[in-house]
Amino acid sequence: MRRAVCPGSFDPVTNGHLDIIGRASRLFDEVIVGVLINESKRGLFTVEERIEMLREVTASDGNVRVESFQGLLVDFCRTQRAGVVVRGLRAVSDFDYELQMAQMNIGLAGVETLFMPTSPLYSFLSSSLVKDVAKWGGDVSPHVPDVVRERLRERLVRPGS
Ligand SMILES: O=C(O)c1ccc2[nH]nc(Br)c2c1
Repeated sequence: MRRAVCPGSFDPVTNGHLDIIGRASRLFDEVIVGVLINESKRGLFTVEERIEMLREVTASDGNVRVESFQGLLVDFCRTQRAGVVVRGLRAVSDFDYELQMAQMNIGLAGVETLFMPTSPLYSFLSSSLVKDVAKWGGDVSPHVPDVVRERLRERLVRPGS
């Protein structure tokens, strides 16, 4: 069984993430979306909320599972018996960091990384940008699933802004 891990913060999941997850689910027998627990960084949504949203929007993909993890990605891959990490590349600027991590992960545990070019539709997207736009009442509906748009509205938009 060929498994891949799609790691990230997913605070919150965007349509760009979902594009990568969906494409990976068609390449592998199973895809495990790994939500990183980063105790040094307080996100807008809790890890549990991020997992809830991810599970809702990937429910129709029968071979996608969502879990959280802490620590080394290669350790999480080992526990999940996944030999491949899948990462989206939005622009050349993503590549430096991603290459560094990919080389480290091969060195640490022989875990390979599959880089997928993000769809041009989403190459400008990031969770941070979506949050910034939503905070000031901007329409993010083209960029996130409906459940995320609603959660952002509940969490961010100031009454009367
Ligand atoms: O939302 C982000 O911060 C973020 C970062 C890095 C990323 N690579 N591919 C995708 Br889709 C992606 C999204």
